[in-house]
Amino acid sequence: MLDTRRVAGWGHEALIREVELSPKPGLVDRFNNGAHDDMDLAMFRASAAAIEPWLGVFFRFGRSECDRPAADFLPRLRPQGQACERAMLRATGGVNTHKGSVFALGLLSAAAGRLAGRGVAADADGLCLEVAAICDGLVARELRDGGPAATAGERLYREHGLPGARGEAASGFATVRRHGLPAWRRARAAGHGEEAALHAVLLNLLAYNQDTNLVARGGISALHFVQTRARALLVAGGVDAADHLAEMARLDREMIERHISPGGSADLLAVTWFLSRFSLYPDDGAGLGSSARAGVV
Ligand SMILES: CC(C)(COP(=O)(O)OP(=O)(O)OC[C@H]1O[C@@H](n2cnc3c(N)ncnc32)[C@H](O[C@H]2O[C@H](COP(=O)(O)OP(=O)(O)OP(=O)(O)O)[C@@H](O)[C@H]2O)[C@@H]1O)[C@@H](O)C(=O)NCCC(=O)NCCS
Ligand SMILES: Nc1ncnc2[nH]cnc12
Repeated sequence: MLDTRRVAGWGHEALIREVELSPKPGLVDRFNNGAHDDMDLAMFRASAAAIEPWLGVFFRFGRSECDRPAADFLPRLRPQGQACERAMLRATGGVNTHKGSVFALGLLSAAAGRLAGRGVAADADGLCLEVAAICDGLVARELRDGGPAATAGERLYREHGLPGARGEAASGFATVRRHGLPAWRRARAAGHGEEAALHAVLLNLLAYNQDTNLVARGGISALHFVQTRARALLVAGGVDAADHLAEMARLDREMIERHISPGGSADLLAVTWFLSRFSLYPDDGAGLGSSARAGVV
């Protein structure tokens, strides 16, 4: 049965599997700290532990307000999301490890609660469409018509039209549904284990996600550099190429040299794994018992 413990546990596990996947170009992993001098693996583990209980709070809040119109829900959820951000910052000594993940997994946990409260089986698409309904109009309200840019994300929308985490959520995690989850399912159906499947997901996200973190540090050329390199690796066979891990390690070195980090793609990697738990597809290793496979309440 889908409940608070299961949703929060999957959210925490998603953050751990993301940070422990290695190598990850430009990102913190088990081998190095990527292009970061203020974050390491232990800090991400502490951050994930601080976030986990809040995912249960968001699920319960969504379930308790399951009949509130989606358009009215985000303003009531946001203060709790900001409290979770503060808990994350306390755990990291003020370093922003998972701001994007708090937003994405917070929305998905609350959406799971809303569907559970309505007695609706929660599959990946259903969750994503519920998040899209909750975030409807968010980009126009906060990025197009908002006041002066207070964050990198808001500035990059003005400069390049990149909607970042808000746009991804308002689209119902379209990048995850179009690129992340299909890559996961193809890799699992081909017999790859979870690690290789996550590498396939990451490569597809690097190739197609409009990651504002890359642009914030390296300008639009950094985004184009990463997308071009990732697409070339996909053409060369992706995780089926014999030298795939060596090529990922090479891209890692190149991104560290450029001091660029795809933090948004790391978040969507965690979101992809989280959503794979709600899959209706038995061959993708969702690891669920039949009764809970569709997230049946
Ligand atoms: C809605 C907000 C979260 C928007 O925040 P912001 O205005 O900052 O907008 P974005 O830049 O668009 O998003 C913030 C983070 O989201 C991740 N991200 C970036 N691009 C994408 C994308 N295309 N799709 C999905 N997610 C994306 C990214 O987060 C990750 O990277 C951060 C770590 O990397 P780092 O380079 O270290 O980042 P910095 O420390 O900022 O840079 P340096 O100084 O080190 O160089 C980490 O956050 C990762 O998660 C973006 O950073 C926010 O305004 C908001 O409302 N938050 C409140 C919570 C809430 O509303 N919750 C509701 C549900 S509970
Ligand atoms: N592993 C990671 N390294 C750097 N930034 C991140 N944001 C989310 N996960 C990350």
